[in-house]
Amino acid sequence: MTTVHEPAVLATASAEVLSVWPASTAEPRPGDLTVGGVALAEIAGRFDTPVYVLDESEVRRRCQNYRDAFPEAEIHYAAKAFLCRAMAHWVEEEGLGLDVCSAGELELAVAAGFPPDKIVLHGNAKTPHDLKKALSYGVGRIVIDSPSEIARIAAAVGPDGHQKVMVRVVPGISAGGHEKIRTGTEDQKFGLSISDGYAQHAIARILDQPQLELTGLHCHLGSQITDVKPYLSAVRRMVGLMARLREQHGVVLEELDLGGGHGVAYRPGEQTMDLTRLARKVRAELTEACAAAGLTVPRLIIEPGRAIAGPAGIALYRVVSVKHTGGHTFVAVDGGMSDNPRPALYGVRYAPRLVGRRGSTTLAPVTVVGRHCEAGDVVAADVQLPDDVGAGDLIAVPVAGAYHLSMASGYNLVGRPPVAAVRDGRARLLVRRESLEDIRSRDVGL
Ligand SMILES: Cc1ncc(COP(=O)(O)O)c(C=O)c1O
Ligand SMILES: N[C@@H](CCCC[NH3+])C(=O)O
Repeated sequence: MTTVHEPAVLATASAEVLSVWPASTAEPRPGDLTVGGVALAEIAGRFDTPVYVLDESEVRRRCQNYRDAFPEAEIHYAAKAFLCRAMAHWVEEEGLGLDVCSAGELELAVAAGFPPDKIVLHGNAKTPHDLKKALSYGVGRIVIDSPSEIARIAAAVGPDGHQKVMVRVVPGISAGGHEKIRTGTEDQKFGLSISDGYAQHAIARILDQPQLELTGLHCHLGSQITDVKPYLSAVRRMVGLMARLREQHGVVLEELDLGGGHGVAYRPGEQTMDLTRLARKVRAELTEACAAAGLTVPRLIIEPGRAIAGPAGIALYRVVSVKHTGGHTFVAVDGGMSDNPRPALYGVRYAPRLVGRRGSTTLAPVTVVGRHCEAGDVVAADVQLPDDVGAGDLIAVPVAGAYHLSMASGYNLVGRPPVAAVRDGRARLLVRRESLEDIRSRDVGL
């Protein structure tokens, strides 16, 4: 194996290394990393591996950061990033609303006591069941994504009913960390385009439905965006459309939802969205564009998902084997693409760390791989780990709180990992491990 000789100080994590970990992360003894006051090795021992760890204080702190940066806005946590009842509870306590995109997300949130009027329903293909549940719970707003939804919602609401709606508009802006997660452009499935007039046409039809109250426009540019500029372009285009709607229909829309998409650093040194700057620039752009158009400034809504949940989560795996082959060293762990499909989907890179013991100060280039039956089942390609890493060791992957478990699959029937919350020196189970019995119990025929 090729080795890289590093100074002994690398046995403990530097501040730069820990910059992508929750703020509560500490290393009381070299290699013995704690989060929320709990040693990761203790969590692995208690809940077994793989296990996901969520730092409650980090989630709450991130919610508060949004409220501080955007005091004038409504902040809706995008549940698709990660949802469980505790998560719904925390974001609600921190004063956020919720963005859901299925009856499943909606029901879980409502079961956790989330007020339905603070929930927004999204989705490019809302099923009859999604809409039925949304209307029966009384969600705050439904974001219309396709013309056929207009009549469906109006009919379901009934002649005497009332539902607040928004329209998802395609602003024609390309932004996002990977082409598969760019949703502001014309060539993808979400929303209705301004440039071909479909958005304006849908809006005219909504205004004809007395049961539907159009509160505003929505756009979501994409995900893992670290640059402020695309949001400013979106503000200009959305305000431009609002001004045209006032001229054509005499309607003044009260709300502007700019979606989510704020990027985070997955590895030390990577760029992250500067929330304070984003808020300042968006506020200035919105004020200026509205003044130029003679419009009152609409209430701003934003929908962060990743930036709230991502950096608060850690995936904890145990090494099953270390193999040297074809000039590579593969460190194989007991999870992989069934709990984190992101490397396979978008080629993203992570910065895993050996935890639970003091590793060798000599680092070696390795690729951390999963246990699944695909060569693309990579957890972290081309990273440096202590050269004595071996079976039984614990590997922790930071920034694992968003779009890991929410996109987990049943591949190879390994069962989805549990989620443990840490806070003030204590760990508690939020979501239990999916057992073989869970899997077997769905298999009901022969
Ligand atoms: C409509 C909508 N809002 C908010 C989000 C949250 O995005 P992110 O997790 O990148 O903040 C998404 C997902 O990209 C989305 O589709
Ligand atoms: N799943 C993507 C983000 C998509 C956001 C949802 N619209 C990711 O892991 O980065």
